[in-house]
Amino acid sequence: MEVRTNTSIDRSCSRPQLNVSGAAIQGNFEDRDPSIVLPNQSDDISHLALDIGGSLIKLVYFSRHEDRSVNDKRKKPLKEKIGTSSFNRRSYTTTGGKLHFVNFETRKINECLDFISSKQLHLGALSLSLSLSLSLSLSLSLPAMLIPYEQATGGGAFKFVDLFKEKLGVTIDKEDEMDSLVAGANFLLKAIFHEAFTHVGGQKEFVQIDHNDMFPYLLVNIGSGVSIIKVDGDGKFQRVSGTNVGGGTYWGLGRLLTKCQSFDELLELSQRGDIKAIDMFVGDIYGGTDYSKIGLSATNIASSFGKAISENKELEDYRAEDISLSLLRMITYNIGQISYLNALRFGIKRMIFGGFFIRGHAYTMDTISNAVHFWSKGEAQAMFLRHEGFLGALGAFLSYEKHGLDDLMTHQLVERFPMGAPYVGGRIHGQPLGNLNDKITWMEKFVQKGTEIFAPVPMVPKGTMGPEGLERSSSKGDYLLSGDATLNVGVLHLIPTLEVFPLLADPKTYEPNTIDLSDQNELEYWFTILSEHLPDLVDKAVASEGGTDVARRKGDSFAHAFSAHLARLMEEPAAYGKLGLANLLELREDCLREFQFVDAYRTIKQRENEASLAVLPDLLMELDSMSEENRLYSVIEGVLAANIFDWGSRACVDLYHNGSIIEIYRMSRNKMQRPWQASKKIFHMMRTCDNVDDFDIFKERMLGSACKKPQPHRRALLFVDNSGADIVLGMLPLARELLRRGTERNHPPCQVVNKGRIDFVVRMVLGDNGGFRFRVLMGELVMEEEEEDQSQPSDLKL
Ligand SMILES: Nc1ncnc2c1ncn2[C@@H]1O[C@H](COP(=O)(O)OP(=O)(O)OP(=O)(O)O)[C@@H](O)[C@H]1O
Ligand SMILES: CC(C)(CO)[C@@H](O)C(=O)NCCC(=O)O
Repeated sequence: MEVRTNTSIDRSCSRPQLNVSGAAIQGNFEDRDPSIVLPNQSDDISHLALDIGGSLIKLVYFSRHEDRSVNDKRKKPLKEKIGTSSFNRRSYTTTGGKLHFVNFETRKINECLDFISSKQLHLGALSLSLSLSLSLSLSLSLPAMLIPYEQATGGGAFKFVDLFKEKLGVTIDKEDEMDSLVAGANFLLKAIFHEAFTHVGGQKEFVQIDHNDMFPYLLVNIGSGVSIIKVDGDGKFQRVSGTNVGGGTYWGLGRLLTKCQSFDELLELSQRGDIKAIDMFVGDIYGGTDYSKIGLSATNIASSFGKAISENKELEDYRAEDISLSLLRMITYNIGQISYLNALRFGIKRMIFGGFFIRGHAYTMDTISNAVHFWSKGEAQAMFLRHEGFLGALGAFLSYEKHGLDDLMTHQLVERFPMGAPYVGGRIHGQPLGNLNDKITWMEKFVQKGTEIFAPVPMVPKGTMGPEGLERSSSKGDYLLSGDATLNVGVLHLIPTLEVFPLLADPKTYEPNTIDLSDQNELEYWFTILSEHLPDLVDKAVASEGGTDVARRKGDSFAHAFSAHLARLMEEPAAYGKLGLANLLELREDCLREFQFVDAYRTIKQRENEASLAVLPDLLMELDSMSEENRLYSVIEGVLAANIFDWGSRACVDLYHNGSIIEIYRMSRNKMQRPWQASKKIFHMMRTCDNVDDFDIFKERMLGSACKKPQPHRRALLFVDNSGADIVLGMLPLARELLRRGTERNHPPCQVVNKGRIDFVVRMVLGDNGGFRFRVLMGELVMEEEEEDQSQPSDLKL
């Protein structure tokens, strides 16, 4: 049975808009939870969950894009539009969505309420309550029935019930805090790639935990207080211990002792502190010597704040920096130690630390790691989470069962910086984004603010001794993002249900990044390249949107946004997870999309498509007239030649500035009898141009799209010779084997050129039997595989 309402709520001036016109109840009145179909709903629907803690409110919300073509009522008969009785939100086709993370100070709860209200997140939750409310009574007018509710956990879910009701008209649906913490942690470990990491001596290293071997682990949530939870499975856990000496203690006591106004200020102070000023060391007691008999060295701290006993000093005589550091060390070390003792109690080796106290702060994580390492004698290791502070909020969020977010569990989520939100670190800047102009204006503000936000606060000078005698590393991880950048996280993007590379032997271990940007030199090199390419890309993007003033503004905003990302990543390369070149290129695409550039290469593609279509009949006739073998050969050549233009390199761009691809293609076919002469020309230009990186962009693209079963260390094999140039892809092991055999046959020793960015030069020729034969050229080395090739080796010198 269907009951229809004609009521619609007009919120046309803001997002998200909920269009309930034509809303229909599906099924029978007797059904407990009949589904509501909103056939005309076209905007994102957001879902919201909160974790209201003693110090901070953490907010997680999700917005998704439904596949409108599936629900497009113009294309489908009514019955299909609203589906069958099994229709529910789960039957929507996912095209992706975003999970956003924001935090506010609990004492400033009104800011949080304003934020929710400005983004109308509480109305998004309404899509859930519809089904509940309507099943209760159908005689009420629709707006009156809408009693949205929000999922909330933490103590505040109890404390602020009335405030939420009064200000937002929402009812809080309380979730158990520990349940939420565990659900959030399990979710992060399962669904997010590069979520967990170790942090030792300033070095962050991502750990991929096997989903089938995740439990048990000890979850230590360091909030205001500390909860220690033994997790044995999904929903299977026990809070085995806790301590009231936690983040609240550091912030509370620190504020009293230093008169700091904010947590960040206190944390920043600690970075300039000297641990030796107040803490008493073993050496202070043992006349500068170790107490090795019990495993203590002179540089171990014997007593936190111990020096203050004997020195005849008042509080004012100590530097706030030193107090902050000693306090931070005392509390973090103590938490690490208590946690380890609990791990020992239950024989658990894996310890995962969360909670907002950690703040991605290098010193905090290093100290916890030290404590665990020291007391376990290296047997146990501390791990941290990138979304450390949002476990509870995420868990509460996941407890929404009805909105079909199962996708979140089964798909990978990747992190991007929150470009689309009108706030920075919880502070609202102006109205919610309504249209592109708002976004651009906000972006201008964001960029100004961004410089402030991402300015790193330097650590103590290199060489200063930290606790436990460890020299503080000067790694990037030692920077604290200052000011509002309380979020070490931004927006998680849900990748749509498209399977990537379905033929990969083992998708889990497949690493599409052939260039590892953890190497600082590589990182700088690529950042320079991408920055230098930016003006050219902006020009193309602007042209692709008609070259109007608006397009130019959009282009400038895109450039600002992308540059801001690059600046942030330069300071903290792992800010969005492990970073490879492919991620950077993807990030650039993301930014373009953010500013509604559908396709920066659109005009070029249009031009090429038109030219191609004009000559297609001729080309097909030509191909048809060939012998079978030649035809196949020509088609392969043509495909490879065309592919070369898909890499966006400067040399290539220069080339097609002077003519269309098809012209080059035709010219090469006619004049040189080799369709790939065009590519030869490109390679020549690439090899002679300064930007050897073009090879890498090319390789990245080709390897990312063309290989069916690539190996982790595979490289592009480039073929270059006198008579033409082409490219084949191959596996490094294969190439090595070929080279080995070549060397055994007394060919001159081969040289693997990494710096020149060409590893191998291989020529691949289609054999009579339809297979390929290889001719490997590496510098002076020439060798044959399978069949002898008569052509002369190239005079190529790498
Ligand atoms: N910007 C900040 N303002 C205040 N505290 C911060 C900030 N950033 C980090 N912290 C630290 O994080 C702690 C709060 O962590 P978290 O939000 O995980 O706990 P909580 O939920 O507020 O507390 P609890 O779970 O004990 O109720 C604070 O006590 C403080 O030590
Ligand atoms: C009371 C909670 C659970 C509130 O989040 C937290 O602050 C905590 O775990 N405190 C430590 C309490 C104790 O076990 O001594």
